[in-house]
Amino acid sequence: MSMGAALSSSRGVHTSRRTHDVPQPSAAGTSAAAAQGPAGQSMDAQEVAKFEAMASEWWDPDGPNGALHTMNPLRTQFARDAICLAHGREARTVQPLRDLSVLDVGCGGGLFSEALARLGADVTGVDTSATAISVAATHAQADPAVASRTHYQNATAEQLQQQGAHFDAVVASEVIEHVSNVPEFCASLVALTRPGGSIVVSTINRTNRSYAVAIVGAEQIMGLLPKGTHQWERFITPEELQEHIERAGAERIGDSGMVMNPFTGHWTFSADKAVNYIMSFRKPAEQQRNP
Ligand SMILES: C[S@@+](CC[C@H](N)C(=O)[O-])C[C@H]1O[C@@H](n2cnc3c(N)ncnc32)[C@H](O)[C@@H]1O
Ligand SMILES: [Mg+2]
Repeated sequence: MSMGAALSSSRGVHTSRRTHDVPQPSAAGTSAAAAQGPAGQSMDAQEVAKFEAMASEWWDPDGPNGALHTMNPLRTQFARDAICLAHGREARTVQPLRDLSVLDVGCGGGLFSEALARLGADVTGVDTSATAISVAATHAQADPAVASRTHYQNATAEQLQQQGAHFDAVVASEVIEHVSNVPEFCASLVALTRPGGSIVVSTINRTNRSYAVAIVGAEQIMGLLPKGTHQWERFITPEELQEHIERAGAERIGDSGMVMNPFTGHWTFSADKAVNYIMSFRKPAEQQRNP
């Protein structure tokens, strides 16, 4: 089956009430063969194949996605604060994102989606990897509260956009460096955000240090990631990311570097954005028309 077929033939895995407006629920596919063929413009078949190959290890904190596990609390805190700021919410409450719809683009096995659902958000996770979507949907079942607030689809952002979906917030964490068409991908993130809503993107900067840390250090020396996970040329600078998103119609709210101690695996916010960073944006509210 082609990726296009896999994406368009998916079925709903959750039927729980949605607070966002996705016209056609769809679902988890399972075929690794789904990595071929065209679909949304941002999809790169080679990148999809890479993630299909490691998909069964999403929830292993000692596996190839270990750095995403250790990064999760920090990026969740950043997203919580950015979304609360855009929506006039108090961040330090039990469920600050209660009933807000959040789209997690390139959700993988659902690590970030589940963390956001625990903050009360109604999360839709989409990914080009059918296996990752299947893993995410299965893992969510372990916690009924998470299961009721997560909805997974084997799809691209562009496909949701074509369906006319809109969300209060859109997040894409560690995905943009794997897409084939960065401007189109950014335009979709903004188009999928309701006016007044927020966008959070985390990724890796393109610097000499990111080559040393993310490619040589993490892949070749420490083995934290499988070799070939990243291509340095595809990394994107904060300035480029900001330009693409602003061109699509949202404005930057804030950003931060995120630095991992490679020996403890502990992540902290930092002014240093030379390697990992996270950035938030707000789509302006619609202007009132004069009568
Ligand atoms: C490094 S993983 C990050 C997963 C998740 N966001 C996290 O941080 O836990 C990148 C994910 O993006 C997905 N992906 C790559 N290109 C994509 C695209 N164009 N649209 C949607 N998902 C994509 C991959 O299948 C993979 O699951
Ligand atoms: Mg990456």
